[in-house]
Amino acid sequence: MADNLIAPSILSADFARLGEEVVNVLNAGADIVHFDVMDNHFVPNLTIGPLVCEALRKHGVTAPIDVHLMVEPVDRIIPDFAQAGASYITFHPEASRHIDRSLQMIRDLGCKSGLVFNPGTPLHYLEHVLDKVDMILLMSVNPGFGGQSFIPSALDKLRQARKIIDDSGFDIRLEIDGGVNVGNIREIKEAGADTFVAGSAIFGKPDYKKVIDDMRAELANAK
Ligand SMILES: O=C(CO)[C@@H](O)[C@H](O)COP(=O)(O)O
Ligand SMILES: [Fe+2]
Repeated sequence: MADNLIAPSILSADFARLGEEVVNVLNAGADIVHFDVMDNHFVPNLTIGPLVCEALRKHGVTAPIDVHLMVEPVDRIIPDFAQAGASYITFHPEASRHIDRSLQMIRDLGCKSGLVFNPGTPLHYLEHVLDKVDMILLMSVNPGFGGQSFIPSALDKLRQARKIIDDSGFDIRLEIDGGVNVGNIREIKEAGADTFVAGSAIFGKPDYKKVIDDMRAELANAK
């Protein structure tokens, strides 16, 4: 399986000092930047858009930016994020009328593509598009807010998604998002995840490096 990636969700960062926060968390050992985009329509919250992604690039951020779109529709905003420097662009299948077209659009624009599954959304959306997916993102909370508790049924879903990926032979990352912390990251890894989003668990503590180091120690002990 691919290397473990730790992806702090900047939703829990101090937005008044966002550039500094992103630099600090990367210097603390994070691998990629998880960028939550909410439209107050697909989810009941409103966050940040392509201008902020572009501003992070102008600020000197070179790490991959993992854009999690919680907007509907998705096709209109995908090119703007590609232009703004996104590395991954993932979206929820319910938010696109034509998921094959949206996935292809993301790749055609030079980004890595992904589908996101809410806790109640079945994995069957993957059936005919696995060859167009670089990332499967499983939500372990209902989307819209940071700081929620991990929903345990996500572990079984991770095992199912891991099997789908391994059986497919494609190179697809398996990301988990919601309620991830030092105390549960090991069993999440053991269920099949290789990319770990954590917002409040990292930005809610004063020492980002300690949290990330503790997470890596737990991952190293996973079976
Ligand atoms: O996409 C989302 C929420 O919709 C997430 O990326 C959260 O921002 C994760 O935050 P924590 O649960 O880790 O605090
Ligand atoms: Fe997210």
